[in-house]
Amino acid sequence: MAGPAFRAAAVRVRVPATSANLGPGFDAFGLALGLYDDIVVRVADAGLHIDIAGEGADTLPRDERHLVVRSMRTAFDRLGGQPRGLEVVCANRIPHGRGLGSSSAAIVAGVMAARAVTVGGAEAMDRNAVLALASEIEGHPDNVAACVLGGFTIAWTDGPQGGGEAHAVTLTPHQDVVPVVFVPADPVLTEVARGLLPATVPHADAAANVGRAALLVEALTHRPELLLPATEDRLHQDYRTPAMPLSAELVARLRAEGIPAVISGAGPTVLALADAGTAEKVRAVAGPAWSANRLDMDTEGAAVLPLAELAEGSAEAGAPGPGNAVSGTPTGESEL
Ligand SMILES: Nc1ncnc2c1ncn2[C@@H]1O[C@H](COP(=O)(O)OP(=O)(O)O)[C@@H](O)[C@H]1O
Ligand SMILES: N[C@@H](CCOP(=O)(O)O)C(=O)O
Repeated sequence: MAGPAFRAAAVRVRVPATSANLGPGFDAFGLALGLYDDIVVRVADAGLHIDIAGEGADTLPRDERHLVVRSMRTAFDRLGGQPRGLEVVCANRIPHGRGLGSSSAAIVAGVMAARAVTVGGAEAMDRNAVLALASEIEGHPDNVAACVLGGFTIAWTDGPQGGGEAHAVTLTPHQDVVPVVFVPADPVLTEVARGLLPATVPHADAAANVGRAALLVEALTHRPELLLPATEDRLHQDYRTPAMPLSAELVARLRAEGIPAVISGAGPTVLALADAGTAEKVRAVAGPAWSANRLDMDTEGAAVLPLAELAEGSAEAGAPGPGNAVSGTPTGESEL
């Protein structure tokens, strides 16, 4: 049987950073943030060529091991076949191994791009299918859901043990919420942080998280004044403290001052859910050892954009600017 046809034109995909868990919603909650990776993909006659600017330019492989490419390959298989060659250009702004969903963004970018360059790809694979496939590759659906759908997402998987097909709903976060992130210079890989979690947890801790997670849905969408109690967690953050003691200390200090702060994803980034009135206090409480970066919330999720916008929104990967760069020592206009 003949494989699929491919578009000759290049496609550009933009994917947001995400903060998973948000305290009690382990492997379920995600929030999309206004910080983006861009990839441009073109089907070629032969070979694989990868260009990388920004995060990971010095470290990522430029061959079939590259996560965007691996994800594209999986998606092409599902869509009926591989193209003869590929050119991939990555402009990376989401820091790696910091708990801001860089791996999910890379996976979603790859799946979205494969779908966009395949004739009939969007019809063959709708957004729910993108979410399911990207979650399967990532292994947990929380970042992927927020990355695909934007906004504040609640994800779940089928099956008695979880591991089945992923689904999600997206809600609109309250407009007064101001995410502020503190990104440590050194990474902690998600795999390592997941390895610190126990196989079982006390029933009382699970019960406490159920109540807080339910409350967080109301707090993040309608009543941000409840965010402090709503972001309490007993399932993962304490267990991970040995891998990120300074982040844990900052979370405790911010919370003691009444600021809803959590470990972002598997860490070590700290996320504070401030508002216009407290954003400056957040910076002051954190002190000079930490750089505070205020980010917008993203409500669109992964998008296939016209190539023309690449030139217009052409902030160099890694260059500081609103929504354009966060690094171990963030600087620029997005800094508080
Ligand atoms: N844009 C990207 N392109 C290729 N690989 C990526 C990209 N972003 C992340 N990765 C891969 O994912 C790893 C980080 O994933 P992970 O430990 O889950 O941290 P994060 O919290 O940033 O998702 C990187 O070390 C790299 O191997
Ligand atoms: N629920 C996951 C979230 C991992 O997010 P990341 O941004 O650190 O990849 C976990 O807590 O392990």
